[in-house]
Amino acid sequence: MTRALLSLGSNLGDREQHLRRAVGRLGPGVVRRSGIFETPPWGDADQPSYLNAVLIVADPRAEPYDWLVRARAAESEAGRVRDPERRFGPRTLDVDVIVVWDDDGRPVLSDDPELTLPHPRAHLRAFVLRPWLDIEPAAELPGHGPVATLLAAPDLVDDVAGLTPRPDLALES
Ligand SMILES: Nc1ncnc2c1ncn2[C@@H]1O[C@H](COP(=O)(O)OP(=O)(O)OP(=O)(O)O)[C@@H](O)[C@H]1O
Ligand SMILES: Nc1nc2c(c(=O)[nH]1)N=C(CO)CN2
Repeated sequence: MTRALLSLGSNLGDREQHLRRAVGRLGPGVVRRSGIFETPPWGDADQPSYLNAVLIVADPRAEPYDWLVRARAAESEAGRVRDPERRFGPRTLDVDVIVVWDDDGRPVLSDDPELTLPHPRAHLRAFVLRPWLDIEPAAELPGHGPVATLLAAPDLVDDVAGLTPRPDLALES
């Protein structure tokens, strides 16, 4: 049994639809979903703004790598094309595996480049931390501490202020 936090992002095409389809694909595994946020592009400024959200997923049969396989399948279904020239460039759908917890609730740690856990850039990303805090106010990012503390740090203050909740949009249809 594993539980995982997945982050969803889209900034090309019908962004809301891409996020919703990804949720639909994960089906009964989705145990909690955040609201949707409009977020300025991070890491590569010259692209449209994103819609971002996070999901808590759980599956008695899923190993940590299964979440990566499912994330990639959702990206492929959304027609994701990788541009090797632009690491943080625009995309129909990005699904990142942020944290995986084992049966006993312990975080899985991995330095495998195929699946690094926790996600190595999660602590820098208000677009991941803010929706996570909304659904788990006591959340802790393994190795980095409470999400509320990370979001209040000077490095992230501007990014947090740049996020706009989109209550007019929803992950469920
Ligand atoms: N925790 C993780 N979640 C998703 N992909 C990961 C993770 N750790 C390593 N990877 C690897 O990263 C590679 C690049 O993934 P991807 O193209 O989605 O990166 P990106 O979205 O551009 O950047 P970022 O991972 O910073 O969001 C994938 O082939 C995947 O195997
Ligand atoms: N706001 C925002 N910026 C990003 C996002 C994302 O999901 N949201 N994903 C990226 C891929 O690594 C790069 N930049």
